[in-house]
Amino acid sequence: MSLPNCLRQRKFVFSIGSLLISIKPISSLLVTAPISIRHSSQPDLFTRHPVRHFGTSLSSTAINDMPNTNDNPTPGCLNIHWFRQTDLRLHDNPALCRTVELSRGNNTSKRSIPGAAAPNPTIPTGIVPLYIFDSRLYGSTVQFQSGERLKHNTSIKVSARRAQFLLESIQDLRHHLETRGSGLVVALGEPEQILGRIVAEAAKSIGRENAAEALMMNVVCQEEVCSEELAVEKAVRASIAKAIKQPGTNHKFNFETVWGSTMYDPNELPFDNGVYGIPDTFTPFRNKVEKNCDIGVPLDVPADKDLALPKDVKEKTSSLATFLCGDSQCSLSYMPSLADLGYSEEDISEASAVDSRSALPENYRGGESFALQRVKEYIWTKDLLKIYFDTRNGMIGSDYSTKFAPWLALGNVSPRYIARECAKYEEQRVQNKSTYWVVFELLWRDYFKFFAKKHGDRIFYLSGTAGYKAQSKRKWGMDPKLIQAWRDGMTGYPLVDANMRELKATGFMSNRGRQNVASFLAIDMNMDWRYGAWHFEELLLDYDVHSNWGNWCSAAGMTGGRLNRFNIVKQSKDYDFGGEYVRLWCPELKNVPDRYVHSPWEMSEAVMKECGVKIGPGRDYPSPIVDPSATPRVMMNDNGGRGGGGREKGGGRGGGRSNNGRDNSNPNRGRGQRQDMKSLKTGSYRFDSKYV
Ligand SMILES: Cc1cc2nc3c(=O)[nH]c(=O)nc-3n(C[C@H](O)[C@H](O)[C@H](O)COP(=O)(O)OP(=O)(O)OC[C@H]3O[C@@H](n4cnc5c(N)ncnc54)[C@H](O)[C@@H]3O)c2cc1C
Repeated sequence: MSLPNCLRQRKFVFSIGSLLISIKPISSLLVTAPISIRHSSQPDLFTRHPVRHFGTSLSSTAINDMPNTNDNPTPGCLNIHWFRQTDLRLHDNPALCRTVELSRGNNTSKRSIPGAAAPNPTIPTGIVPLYIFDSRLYGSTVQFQSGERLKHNTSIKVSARRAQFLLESIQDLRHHLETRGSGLVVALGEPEQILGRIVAEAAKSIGRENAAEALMMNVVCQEEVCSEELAVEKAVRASIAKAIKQPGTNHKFNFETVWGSTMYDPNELPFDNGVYGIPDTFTPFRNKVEKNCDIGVPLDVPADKDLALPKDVKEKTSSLATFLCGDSQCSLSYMPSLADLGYSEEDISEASAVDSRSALPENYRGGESFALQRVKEYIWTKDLLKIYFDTRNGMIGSDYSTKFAPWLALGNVSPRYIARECAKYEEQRVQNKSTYWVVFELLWRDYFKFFAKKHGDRIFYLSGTAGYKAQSKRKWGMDPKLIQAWRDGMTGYPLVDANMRELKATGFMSNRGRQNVASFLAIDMNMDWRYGAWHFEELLLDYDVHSNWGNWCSAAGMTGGRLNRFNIVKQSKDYDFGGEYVRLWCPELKNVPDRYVHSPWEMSEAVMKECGVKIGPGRDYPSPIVDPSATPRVMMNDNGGRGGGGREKGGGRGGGRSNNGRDNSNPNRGRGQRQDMKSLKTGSYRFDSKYV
């Protein structure tokens, strides 16, 4: 049998019937504030998830979903590719390639589906691409339900700005599919209800047209690892199983999830117990992975004919086709607006406001087209890859770092594609520490995804992955006023405030900024670190559940090991030597002399008068909300002294460079670097075969 091009290139991992972890029952998912599942109030009740290996054969859940077979009729076939939040692209999309494979009748390579006769393998049966905006995630009125202590806290799950970026990604995806003769069904609602409805329509069509026929239904999506995503998946399976049971019919369904969001294949990790055996610190993980594993070669975009819509849908000859081509909130033409998603006019106008100080690329938009454009621009056109190592700790402008993160978060670009571009660049232009370092940073991303897989919901608990013992050493505070001051960029610490204001105004903050504000909230302020993670979850354009919660958990010192405190004033001087960044976002401090710009509370009244700013409560700029001379409580408990200037962790960056990377002679450069030479040593990466 001939395989589609995209499948010929390399092996890919998939797993079916993911073992479903024990979380809230579906009924609670459907009825009571389901999106609060992740923000569990019961960290201590946590029980370890059962171990599951990738690529296992059909799980019992999936087999039980299938009605019994009788005389093996030739089935009609419906293949739904369910795009989820992290695979919104056509290139290097293993789940999409698996859907193509199934539509060509290859259901036997990794497993066989009982009773399913394969269609003629040379004629694809068509694919229905689908994206569902889960109505529980959007809008401005989400209330956390995370237990008594947190009840006062309101926050939204997805900012209007990120929702807009997602909308653009979906529009772009639809455009790509349509230009290939396919389409994208877009829906707004709860995925379990939408998919149940589609399956019921398909089953009805088949039943009406030929009662003797059975429907073989394949639903494929990318494998996710966190509880909310898995809860939705579980609900979807249940609802399809219910919907497919039509009286007098013998329909079957097969639900597959396919791994597809990391550079490295979790199946090949060189640790006992695979992904569940990864170390809890990055450096040993990196060393072993780089030595033993290959990055997979990215898969091609499937051929147009393999992406074609099913004939009946295209020709509108079935009740399913009528449904999908109608003008409901689930069709080949429907696209919601931000207002449809539940955002207020105020949110919408904030989302569309453009701040000229933003570090994001000019005129950025969501979607695969723009993602690939940014990769091309950063690596090839602007030729920035060769200086990444030296500029990556900057904070101003679009080019100090790649800014790939927002597109990576939605899967608009694959990390393997970026790694391959880096390898090509090394071959065609130059190979140095910088060209390796982007791939190194992407390995952090892989790490946090595997880390989330290993630790399950622990990354969301106050006690983190370190567990109850580590937690009992900490006495977390929870002062709404202080937390609000942190959110608003009114802590009195200019570096923190500048970064928090940037986040609010643009949806982005540099890695240097993230590490500092996280350390400040969790260690200096000693506040429940999850407030920080929630705030980032709401506002970050590049929000990624694994990277966000993993980095926060680590910054708070709740992954075990040494606590890394960032000394804010020292960091300000190291990375914003002349105060250019601070002045950009805290205009109150514009005329403050360099000497005081990172510690304005040290100015005398006379100096304040001279530079036209008053520091103090109720004045132009606040005095520090945490006493700058005090040792944070946790440092006294844990290390018996003040922390240093931020040993590298959670991003592995040292080598600070002030003045936004433009001052090569900065004497501070390299201070952070010296603190963890181990993780700053150039490593290596390789592909599993030569790219073409
Ligand atoms: C408290 C905290 C929260 C964070 N939350 C997120 C988040 O929600 N989403 C997110 O993508 N990143 C997160 N990061 C990691 C990092 O700050 C961002 O990935 C980076 O700043 C994005 O900018 P960039 O694309 O220009 O990165 P670059 O410096 O150009 O790096 C290239 C890519 O490597 C990956 N990467 C780099 N550093 C990290 C890291 N520490 N952890 C994981 N991946 C990394 C990202 O995919 C990034 O796009 C967080 C870091 C901290 C300290």
